[in-house]
Amino acid sequence: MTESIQAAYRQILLDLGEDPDREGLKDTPGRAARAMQYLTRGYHQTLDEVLNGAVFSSDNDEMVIVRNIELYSLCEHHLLPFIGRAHVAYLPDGKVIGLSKVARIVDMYARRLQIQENLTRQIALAIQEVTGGRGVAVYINARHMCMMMRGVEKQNSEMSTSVMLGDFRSNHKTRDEFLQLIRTPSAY
Ligand SMILES: Nc1nc2c(ncn2[C@@H]2O[C@H](COP(=O)(O)OP(=O)(O)OP(=O)(O)O)[C@@H](O)[C@H]2O)c(=O)[nH]1
Ligand SMILES: [Zn+2]
Repeated sequence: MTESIQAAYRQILLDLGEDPDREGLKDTPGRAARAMQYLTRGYHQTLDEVLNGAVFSSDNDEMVIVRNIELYSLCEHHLLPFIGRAHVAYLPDGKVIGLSKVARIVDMYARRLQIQENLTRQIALAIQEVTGGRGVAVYINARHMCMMMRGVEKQNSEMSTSVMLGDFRSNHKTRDEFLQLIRTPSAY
């Protein structure tokens, strides 16, 4: 697959009026192909692989929250990056998942071509599936290069999206606790 992506990048360079054989560009189609495959590697991952069995029984039924998970994704409209942070919470019901797996699940969906709304929902549904918890909340705040480097060229606008499932959706106190916790300054 790398080779056909590489050939496509070579053609793009030609169409842009560049010389793909000049010294600075001669390895660029290959590099760009490898980079693009890395940035979309989430297509080749599955929830099972990412979770790697890291599910543990626990009596703790209080909210688990992982804040400030940085994410890098590509917008599916322009293939330009959007960069931000995800905050993920769930209410366990007899089991918890490995802490790092929350971030790995964020990455698995971020490393695809996305719009932020769908990314947020896919993460929430995946966390719900693997935890079987009483509720899941995902909040993402991001900046879109397609809105900064081109187009409307707004440098300071941020997009916020959230998805609330289960108790986070039906119980406004739970939802408010989550929204308040993600705004609390870090203790570190
Ligand atoms: N809802 C949503 N829109 C996005 C996201 N990423 C990019 N977009 C928008 O997708 C839209 C595509 O609009 P089009 O009019 O088809 O494309 P365009 O001519 O390049 O649009 P401009 O960016 O306004 O120049 C733009 O408004 C982008 O801002 C996202 O994650 N969520
Ligand atoms: Zn875009």
